[in-house]
Amino acid sequence: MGFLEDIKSKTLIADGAMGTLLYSYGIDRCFEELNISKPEEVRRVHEAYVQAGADIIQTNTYGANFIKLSRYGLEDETKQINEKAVRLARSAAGSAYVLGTLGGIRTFNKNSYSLEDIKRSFREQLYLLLNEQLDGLLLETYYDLEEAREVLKIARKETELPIILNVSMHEEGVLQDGTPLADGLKQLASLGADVVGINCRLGPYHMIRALEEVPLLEDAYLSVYPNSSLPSLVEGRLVYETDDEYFRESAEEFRNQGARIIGGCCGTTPNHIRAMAEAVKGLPPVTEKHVKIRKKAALAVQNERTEPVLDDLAKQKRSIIVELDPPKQLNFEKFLHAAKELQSAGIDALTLADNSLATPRISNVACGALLKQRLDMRSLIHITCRDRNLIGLQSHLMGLDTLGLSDVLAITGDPSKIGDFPGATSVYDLTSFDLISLIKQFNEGLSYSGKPLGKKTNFSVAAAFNPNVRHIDKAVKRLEKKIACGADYFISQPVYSEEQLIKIHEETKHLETPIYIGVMPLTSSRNAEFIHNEIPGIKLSDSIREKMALAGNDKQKQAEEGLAIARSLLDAACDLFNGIYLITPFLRSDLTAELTAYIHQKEKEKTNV
Ligand SMILES: Cc1cc2nc3c(=O)[nH]c(=O)nc-3n(C[C@H](O)[C@H](O)[C@H](O)COP(=O)(O)OP(=O)(O)OC[C@H]3O[C@@H](n4cnc5c(N)ncnc54)[C@H](O)[C@@H]3O)c2cc1C
Ligand code: MET
Ligand SMILES: [Zn+2]
Repeated sequence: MGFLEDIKSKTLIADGAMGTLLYSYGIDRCFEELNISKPEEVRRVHEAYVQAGADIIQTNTYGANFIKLSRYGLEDETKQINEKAVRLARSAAGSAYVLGTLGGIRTFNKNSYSLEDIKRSFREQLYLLLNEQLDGLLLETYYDLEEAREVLKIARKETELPIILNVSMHEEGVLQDGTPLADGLKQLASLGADVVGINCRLGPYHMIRALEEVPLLEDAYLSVYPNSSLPSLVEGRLVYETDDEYFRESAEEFRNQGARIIGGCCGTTPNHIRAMAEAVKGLPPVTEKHVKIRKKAALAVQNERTEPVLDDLAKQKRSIIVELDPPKQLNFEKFLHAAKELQSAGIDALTLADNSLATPRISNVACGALLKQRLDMRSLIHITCRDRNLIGLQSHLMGLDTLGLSDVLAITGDPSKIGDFPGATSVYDLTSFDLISLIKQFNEGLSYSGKPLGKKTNFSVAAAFNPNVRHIDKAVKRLEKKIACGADYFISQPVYSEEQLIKIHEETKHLETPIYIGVMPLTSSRNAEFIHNEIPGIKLSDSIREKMALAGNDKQKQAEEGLAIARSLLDAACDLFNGIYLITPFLRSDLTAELTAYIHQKEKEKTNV
């Protein structure tokens, strides 16, 4: 009789943590490798759980897959580690059932591993486990519902053994992609899991509250494997607080919520399992329950925008945005002066880079907020994925909304290694595509996880366009993908030839999303040579380089020549694009102010004609 037969009439107790228990013994390496090097330690843990009253134990194979073992250079041991794990568990189990465990790979970041890689790695471990003598499979700690669905489909196709699938909640009652827990579990049951439930990350309190919203399912039983508590960091080590009595009471609650298999995850010990076994083991399961309905958040209200968004501006008329780098030193007044000059010249917005070239500058948010306060000036805030993790990015967006800075540019960010602190971490939790989608989700009033923000933000989102690549069609494909993610308009890197401007126009004219095309005045022959030779993808025409060289060392002449070249580029650019993005070199706002005036003059002449 398998455990599925047992749970028709009674509540079963499963084991608790393997990894954190071994860790608490002072073992701090690949836990699954211990199946080979220290089998007696692993067996000791299994035996302790069986003695504590576990009806079901799991193999020490949570991370025994290609992807996770290769982090330790142990991928060639995958077969031996899995085989050994099942045999060890079996030798310790007595009459307890043995489940082969396969752990989820993705945490919050879908980009960390492709589904194809995950499926390949899962399949290999699955075949190895199925070759051994098991009573069922335990697929656990799935944060990503998509991953859970895909691996479950594989497992269901390959075996008739009972399958338990436990997801890990992002927060109480909600999965990472915002799916309510009850809906996620229903999906997994319909894909053939025999038992569905939750494990890890949260302790009993949140798990009980989450289960209150989950009905008893017709086609699957429920399971729950809570963590013992939230961990704390003590002298550099993660420590879980433990209280067996609390688990005794919690077990009764789990049973009342319909759980038929109750075990433990990180931080739990044989003592927790014993307490739970004493409380509920063998009790008949509940067959009816009252399901709580989660209150929907009140409908969020959108911020009013008092000025036209930059994408609309560029669709309708000539529009000029100008980049001015926030200062590298604590000298805001000079920057303010330059901003004023550009405001007087009649630009539509100032764009503020986010530590461009991976070099620290006064925060562009601080600059943007002060410009708004002191000059009533509109800023467009660049946001890179380099400097902030998923927590920081969301907090940043909430801050921007609170300050009323709703024009943003979502970008990857130059890698740290090219900047002033080459050893600093580049975060890249999100790609530029993800960041665009995240901001658009904020506009729906939802955080990354789908949690209500209490209000819809009103961001207008620009994305970067790098046309200075060998295959412009590939760059255009990226634009299309960015549009699909929600980009409202594009801002391009500077372009240095008329032919290139025409080519860009040809390749992008099918897009309805406006482009602010980049023009940056050259300041000297040296500056021109640097851009030509050292900035990836950018090539200046021979004639431009010659003209800059002919200006010699006279600063005035160089600036004049740089402006003349920029004017002629603008003549071509203005015929093809409404949106113009001027980049101010070295805080030389006199140059970009002059070019702004030139564009306005051209517009005037055009309307007079
Ligand atoms: C207008 C603008 C403003 C910028 N502002 C800042 C700033 O404030 N701070 C800062 O640090 N950086 C800034 N950058 C630099 C930017 O972060 C990087 O240059 C970035 O890699 C390009 O833009 P993205 O982030 O949208 O890249 P994505 O389009 O997301 O590209 C990401 C990665 O894919 C690669 N890639 C891009 N296009 C192709 C292609 N056609 N084929 C193959 N691979 C490709 C890139 O090399 C990059 O590594 C800015 C760039 C632009 C154009
Ligand atoms: N069940 C596994 C263990 O206890 C993993 C749990 S979630 C990280 O080691
Ligand atoms: Zn866990």
